[in-house]
Amino acid sequence: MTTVLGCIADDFTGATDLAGLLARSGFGVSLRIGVPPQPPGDTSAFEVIALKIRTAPSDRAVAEARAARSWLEAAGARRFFWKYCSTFDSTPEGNIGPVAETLMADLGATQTIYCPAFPENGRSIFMGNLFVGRQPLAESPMKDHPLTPMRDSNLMRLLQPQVTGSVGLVDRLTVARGVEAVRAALGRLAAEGVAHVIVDAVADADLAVIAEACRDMPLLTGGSAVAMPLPALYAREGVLLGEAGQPARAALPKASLVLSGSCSAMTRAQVAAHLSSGRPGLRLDPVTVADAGPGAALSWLAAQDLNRAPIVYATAEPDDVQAAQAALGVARAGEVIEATLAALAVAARDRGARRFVVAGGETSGAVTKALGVDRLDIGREIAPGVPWCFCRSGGEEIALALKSGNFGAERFFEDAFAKLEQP
Ligand SMILES: Nc1ncnc2c1ncn2[C@@H]1O[C@H](COP(=O)(O)OP(=O)(O)O)[C@@H](O)[C@H]1O
Ligand SMILES: O=C(O)[C@@H](O)C(=O)COP(=O)(O)O
Repeated sequence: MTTVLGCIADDFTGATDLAGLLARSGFGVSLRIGVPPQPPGDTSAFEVIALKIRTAPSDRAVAEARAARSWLEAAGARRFFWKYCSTFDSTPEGNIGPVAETLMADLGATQTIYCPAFPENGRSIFMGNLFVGRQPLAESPMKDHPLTPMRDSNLMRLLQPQVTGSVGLVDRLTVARGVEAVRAALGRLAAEGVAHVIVDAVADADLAVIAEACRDMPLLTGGSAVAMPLPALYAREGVLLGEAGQPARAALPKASLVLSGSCSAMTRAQVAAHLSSGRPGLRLDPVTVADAGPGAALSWLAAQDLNRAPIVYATAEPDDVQAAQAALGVARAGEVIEATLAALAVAARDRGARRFVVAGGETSGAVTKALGVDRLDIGREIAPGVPWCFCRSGGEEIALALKSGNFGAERFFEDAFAKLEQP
């Protein structure tokens, strides 16, 4: 099928989040891990390419996003979506702005919107300021993120240094007045030469207005939620035909593994809940692993009953993260953990594990790459923005849930396995 919307996600959990929300429509969604080396063949109406560029140097991020855009264009896409985190995670250099600006230039777009709001998960934007629940972004636990600490809540201030064009705002008062008011405000900003427009949204109804007002832009950017209304809008236009629905799947063996490299407040609570429900667990210390390698963790795993869904985690409190980073450097601390969790995933698969839950976007990227996964089919949602995904790894069918650090309720890991058991 010709691809109607080509999506590029800056990390793997972000990609499954977006794919899951688009799949709520019932239309076909495919998720590719990285830009496929072969030209498009069997494609879906919605194609999502998962990259791992959130913290990459800008020139690499831009090059990968461009390659993804070319592949999606070859699949037939004429409209594109650039998906980044609902907490606008980026380094001071980017990559949200540089990628958006490059895609705009390539597509001949003179204006795009930036809307990371995700009301179901408590992300809202008011007067250009991003909130996580009731807290401004910079006062939320995101201020302590190991790789992208967010210390400003104002999206205009965060975006302006990342782009060469000027940044403007369509505020909530305008969005509340509806589709035509948003279009008129965007038109006024365009006449003033404003290319990059933050758009406020505090509820799903706002996102419906924004999606409708902006659906003809060659490029939209945001979190997953602003893309959610698009399938229904395209169907109404007649550019999207047929229905997909989820294929029935044979039950997979129960052998499971939970891997957590996220240090977010929500993941910390989820790891604690999994351990307190009696699951076997191993904590990884970055400094020890950097010195001694993954051998001890691999031996521990080899002794576990995988039917009990053991967990291996590096998840730690902010002070412990800072201590590890002081000893090893930020990048190396992250890399040793990602490499160890990835090696454990492969070892578990080779011992028969077929169900994996991975917490953390960077962590999910490392694990998925090590498992050699290139395409994921989207299954049931466990929590808003976290679907089960099905794919092949080492010749076997496996189920993967890639959980954004911040998503899911406290019992997420139990919820995930229970969801696979539902008829
Ligand atoms: N104890 C720790 N000390 C330092 N870095 C850590 C620790 N545990 C995990 N990390 C690293 O922190 C990063 C967390 O990012 P990510 O996996 O994207 O999680 P999130 O989804 O919460 O952003 C990863 O690179 C991970 O390897
Ligand atoms: O938009 C979101 O919040 C998520 O889809 C996302 O991007 C998750 O990133 P991580 O928190 O790094 O998992």
